[in-house]
Amino acid sequence: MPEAVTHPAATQPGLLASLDPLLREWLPRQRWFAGKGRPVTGFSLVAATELLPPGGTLSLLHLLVRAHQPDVPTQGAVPHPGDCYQLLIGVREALPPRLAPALIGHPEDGPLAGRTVYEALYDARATSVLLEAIRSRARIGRLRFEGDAHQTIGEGLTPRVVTAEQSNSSVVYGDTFILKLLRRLVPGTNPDLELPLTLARENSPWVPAPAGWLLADLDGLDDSYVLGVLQPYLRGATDGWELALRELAKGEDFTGEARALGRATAEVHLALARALPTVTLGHARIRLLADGMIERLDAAAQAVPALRPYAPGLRSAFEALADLAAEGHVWTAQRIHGDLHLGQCLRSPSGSWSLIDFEGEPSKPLAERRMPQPTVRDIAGMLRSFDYAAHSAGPPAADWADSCRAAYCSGYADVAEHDPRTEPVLLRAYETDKAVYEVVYEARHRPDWLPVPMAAIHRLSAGVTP
Ligand SMILES: Nc1ncnc2c1ncn2[C@@H]1O[C@H](COP(=O)(O)OP(=O)(O)O)[C@@H](O)[C@H]1O
Ligand SMILES: O=P(O)(O)O[C@H]1O[C@H](CO)[C@@H](O[C@H]2O[C@H](CO)[C@@H](O)[C@H](O)[C@H]2O)[C@H](O)[C@H]1O
Repeated sequence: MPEAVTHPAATQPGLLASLDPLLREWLPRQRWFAGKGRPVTGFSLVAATELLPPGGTLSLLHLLVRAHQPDVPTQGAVPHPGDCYQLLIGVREALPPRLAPALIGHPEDGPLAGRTVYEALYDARATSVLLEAIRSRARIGRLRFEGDAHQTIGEGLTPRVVTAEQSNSSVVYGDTFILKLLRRLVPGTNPDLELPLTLARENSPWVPAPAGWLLADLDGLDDSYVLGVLQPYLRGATDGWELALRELAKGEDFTGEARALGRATAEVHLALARALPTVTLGHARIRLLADGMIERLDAAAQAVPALRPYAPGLRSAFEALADLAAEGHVWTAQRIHGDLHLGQCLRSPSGSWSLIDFEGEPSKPLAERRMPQPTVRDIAGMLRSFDYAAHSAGPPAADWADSCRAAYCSGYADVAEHDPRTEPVLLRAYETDKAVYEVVYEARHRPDWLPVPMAAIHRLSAGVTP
């Protein structure tokens, strides 16, 4: 590992200015950029670390930058400081043709003037540096690379970037490990590392156990930023979304897999409930939960006008939940996955299912994502996903979705000894909350998909489960 130098903003005044015009153009085009639709007016440097120093054919910069977007909603009187993003920037004289798609641009002035700057995740020489740093438990400037003592990471595993659409970015090493680099960073315990580590300690076979991770320790912050997690790569696995669409296209039954997914979800919930605190939710807390759902609905209706006519019907799902709590109903809350859908479930060639991506809904504050919640939230996510699949592959396949949803709940009940369908008010509230989230997500990221959650909104607002 070459000796690394950390450049705090003060010692590299020209670095960010040199990149600024290029990043303003490049960053908003990235799928993982969370501030879409609002102009980026500038950047400030949170941390810069040279992972490969200048001098060779390639130099490698690890940057944490804050993107300024003045029209981000303020939190009370405090202006939003702008989101912090993790960037891995390669710098070369010229790009070899294989790296052409990774080009960010050519800075015109400053320390990088005349060089070629690019997204280094596409460059195997660059991403090898990250794995090597985890292997050697390196500390490079403010970056801390750590690993699980019980897992061996081989030398020289060939990296390749994952090109699938993602909220973050991943690199696979020799079909043995996969490193997920988180893009929008928030300080504090990140559930994407916390929950898989917890489940590994519980010997849960349902989640790939973290083999390594990287953190940034920044001045003035008690908490580190989790920057990435390395997990065993499930070779030959297919995600539940792909599998469901494939079976739908062939007109094949998916209820066996849906049942197995229900069982896997319940196993993970039981392990999390054993390992981490659970709480009882009475009237006051359910009222708060319902109010949160109503607030999200109001914000969503502001952002997506198509939701407005449905708002009263949707709101009634949340009020019905609060009413039930007012009558004395209580529920248990515990740590859950937080953003469960078919794409987060991987089926190995052997037929076993694993759950991945415990980050929770990336747009929610970390503290909220780490709060104990009713398990029905994950269940609702999966039920929505069967509905999504049924609406995404040609004419809506309502029967297919219904049978998968029923099989999933039965599978869940086999293990948890509790069938989610016995609590229809709770289920409807959570499905509604999820569908509202999806409307905002699709409007922001994939407007062509908006009709899928809107179809569910239509039914849920009329009190019919999709
Ligand atoms: N352990 C793994 N084995 C095989 N593929 C994986 C593994 N973890 C993630 N993937 C693949 O990488 C993709 C992105 O991972 P995910 O954790 O969902 O990232 P994001 O938060 O960016 O969406 C997944 O859809 C899956 O196809
Ligand atoms: O990037 P993540 O996987 O963390 O999750 C976000 O993106 C998902 C889409 O990629 C989105 O999921 C929605 O679309 C899926 C089909 O592509 C569908 O299976 C899900 O049920 C639906 O919610 C997810 O909501 C979002 O957080």
